[in-house]
Amino acid sequence: MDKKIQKFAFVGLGLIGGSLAKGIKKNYQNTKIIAYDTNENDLKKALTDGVIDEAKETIDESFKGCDFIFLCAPVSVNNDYLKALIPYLEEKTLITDVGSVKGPIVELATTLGIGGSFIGGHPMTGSEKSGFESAKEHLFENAYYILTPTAQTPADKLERYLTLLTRIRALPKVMEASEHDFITGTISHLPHVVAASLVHLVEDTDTKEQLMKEMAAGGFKDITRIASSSPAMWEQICLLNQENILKVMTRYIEELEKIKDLVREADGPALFQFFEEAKTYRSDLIDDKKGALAKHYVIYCDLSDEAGGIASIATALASQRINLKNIGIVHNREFEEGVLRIEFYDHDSRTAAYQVLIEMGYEVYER
Ligand SMILES: NC(=O)C1=CN([C@@H]2O[C@H](COP(=O)(O)OP(=O)(O)OC[C@H]3O[C@@H](n4cnc5c(N)ncnc54)[C@H](O)[C@@H]3O)[C@@H](O)[C@H]2O)C=CC1
Ligand SMILES: O=C(O)C(=O)Cc1ccc(O)cc1
Repeated sequence: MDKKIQKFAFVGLGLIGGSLAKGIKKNYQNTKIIAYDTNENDLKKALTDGVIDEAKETIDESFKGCDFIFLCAPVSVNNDYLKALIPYLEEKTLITDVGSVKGPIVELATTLGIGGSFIGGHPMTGSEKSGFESAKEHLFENAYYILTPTAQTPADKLERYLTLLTRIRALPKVMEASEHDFITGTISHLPHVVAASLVHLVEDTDTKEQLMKEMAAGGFKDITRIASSSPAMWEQICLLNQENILKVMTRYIEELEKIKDLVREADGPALFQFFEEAKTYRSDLIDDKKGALAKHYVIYCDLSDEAGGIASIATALASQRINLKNIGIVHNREFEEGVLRIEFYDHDSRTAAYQVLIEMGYEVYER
């Protein structure tokens, strides 16, 4: 149970900001959430839905006293707000962003002298949709959420952020901003460039009757889904992560040249090997339990100081034939008395365990 009210502020309440606000409202008991967005209709909707407590028309004094400030607008806009919010930052305030490129904003925070208040953030999940209406409280569940602290970020702020991510069921990963930008340049930014260029290729080479467009099959649709993403967002990402994207595009063009040679030479065995190696690696991506697509079936349960708390929970679940994969106490500042993290093998076990623990009178964080 959270005893103290925590204050959260959002600048930008679209797909990512809205999902974070929903996830926080759902998973924290005592919160005050304020938000500013240029889209007044979305703010009204968030207020009506109970996702936020106050809609703000400007950035002003009401942003004082925050525990967390999330910058969730387009990346270049976030940079402007980082500066605008400086007068309202307090000792305890942790200000972060959700942008897809991390180097520039981490550098900016340092240059502005607020490195001790800032941690870069990037949820490795989202969709081709945008806006508050597409926001989902579950968006971050089982998804990597990368944190890029500055050289001045204090350990307690990082720990507080990690706790928040655990509460919204994200999988936190801390790394250098430069490493982040190289990795996302390869696994996220290049694929968006490739998807969009494939769409252009088909549009430009289609027949007069547009038969390609009409007949485009599942494979083409799968690989180009992300070409429906916001053009403004991807324009900014390409401008900000230019160096990494150029590097990896050069490498990718070499890869295409290689397969082009194999096709030209009609080298069957080499072509087979090319596709087989890709298939094996792609399968690993899905099967690897640490992979981005892996599911974790976890619930969290408040434990009082009573002795034998874990044992009585484990016994109650076992008596209902619910198998546990993992069980252990998570200690941190927010879960002052410790919270029990229980992992299951599947969704049904998690749902059944949730019911059992609620009936036993425990405070449980899971649907
Ligand atoms: N879309 C995705 O899948 C992911 C996006 N991101 C990052 O999240 C950030 C936000 O992206 P989304 O939520 O997808 O976009 P979005 O378009 O859904 O939301 C952006 C919000 O910012 C507001 N906004 C725009 N200009 C503003 C301004 N000057 N002042 C105040 N509010 C303003 C918009 O009204 C909108 O509500 C971007 O920086 C993006 O790089 C990160 C991970 C995934
Ligand atoms: O829709 C998808 O699959 C995405 O790839 C979404 C996405 C877009 C931008 C990011 O920085 C992270 C994730």
